[in-house]
Amino acid sequence: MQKMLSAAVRHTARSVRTCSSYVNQARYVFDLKENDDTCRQALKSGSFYLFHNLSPLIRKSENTFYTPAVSGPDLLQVLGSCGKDKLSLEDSVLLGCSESCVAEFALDLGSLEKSAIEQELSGKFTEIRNAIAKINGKMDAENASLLFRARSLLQWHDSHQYCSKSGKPTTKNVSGSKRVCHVNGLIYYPQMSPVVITLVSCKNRCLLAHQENFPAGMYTALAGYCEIGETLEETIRREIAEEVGLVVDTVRYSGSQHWPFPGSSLMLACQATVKDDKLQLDINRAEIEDARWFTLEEVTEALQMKTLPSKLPDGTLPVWVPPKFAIAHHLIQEWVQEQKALNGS
Ligand SMILES: NC(=O)C1=CN([C@@H]2O[C@H](COP(=O)(O)OP(=O)(O)OC[C@H]3O[C@@H](n4cnc5c(N)ncnc54)[C@H](O)[C@@H]3O)[C@@H](O)[C@H]2O)C=CC1
Ligand SMILES: [Mg+2]
Repeated sequence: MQKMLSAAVRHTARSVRTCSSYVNQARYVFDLKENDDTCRQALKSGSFYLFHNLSPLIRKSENTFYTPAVSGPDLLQVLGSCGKDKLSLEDSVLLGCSESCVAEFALDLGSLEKSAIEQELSGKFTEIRNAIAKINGKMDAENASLLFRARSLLQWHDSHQYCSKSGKPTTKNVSGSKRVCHVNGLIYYPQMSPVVITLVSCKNRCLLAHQENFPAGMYTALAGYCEIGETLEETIRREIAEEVGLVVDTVRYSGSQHWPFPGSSLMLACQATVKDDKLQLDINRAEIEDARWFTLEEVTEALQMKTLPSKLPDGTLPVWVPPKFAIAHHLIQEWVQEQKALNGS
């Protein structure tokens, strides 16, 4: 035992001493993923982001929202008073590490009584998707992307408890970077689906669409899952043709984002153009409720609109676009900025 503890202390000391660059951080996380003993030790000094049935614990401080990082000892105290027989630190999944190489984990406390934990940790377990309007612009982007990663990973573990070939339970390694079936040795790694999100434009107009399941008034760029065997460019061409009947001319990659709703997606954002003699829309109503060409002025106004704006005097809702949390917002903003730069305004 003493030997194990000194090894752990040595390891922590080495990590803290050497973990001063991004490369060292990345290698420390790699070590934690690959080595169960190293990760087990890191759990003792790690920090934890807590969830309850995939809803993160969120605290409000003045006008901002954040997810508190709870220390190992504090978490053990909570588990001690609320049900340590139901959960242990090893049920956590590794998210990464801080600049000073403190390992960061997420743990879902869904099997424990929610209100007692909320009281103990002065926070509220909040369904992120429903809370986006409330926390839009009031949570820093790094915190939001950490929540997205944690939610996706916890959800993946929750829905991959059994091997799809043997039907027997799978076991996660300590970090949660994989699950293994001990009957046939099959290894399962956390999965995500690539999705393209494309802002189609032609000169000073761009195309935004509304789907039936979107909140009223929200319009966004066209999105679609990549099919097996497709390149990014092929998915874009197919999705745009399928959804609005247009043929894409040029495509330019813009950026990416991990998106945890409804499952785990890697959103690949692109700008695309169509030729100006082929702008007639042929909307596929099975997928899209409405799609329209918007002018630069209309899109600029929509970007400034509050999430879930109130009705106009004539009873209609103004058009608004997804909040800053979503890559769609940045894709639309990028187009507006490029157009303004072209116009010299
Ligand atoms: N972060 C952001 O800014 C935005 C994210 N999105 C996300 O993009 C995703 C894809 O957009 P959609 O227009 O719904 O895609 P879509 O146009 O491909 O249609 C969805 C349909 O594709 C099929 N499908 C194929 N592969 C699938 C997979 N791996 N997982 C689930 N369904 C699959 C299903 O039949 C599903 O009903 C949505 O889940 C949405 O949450 C959409 C807009 C903005
Ligand atoms: Mg779509």
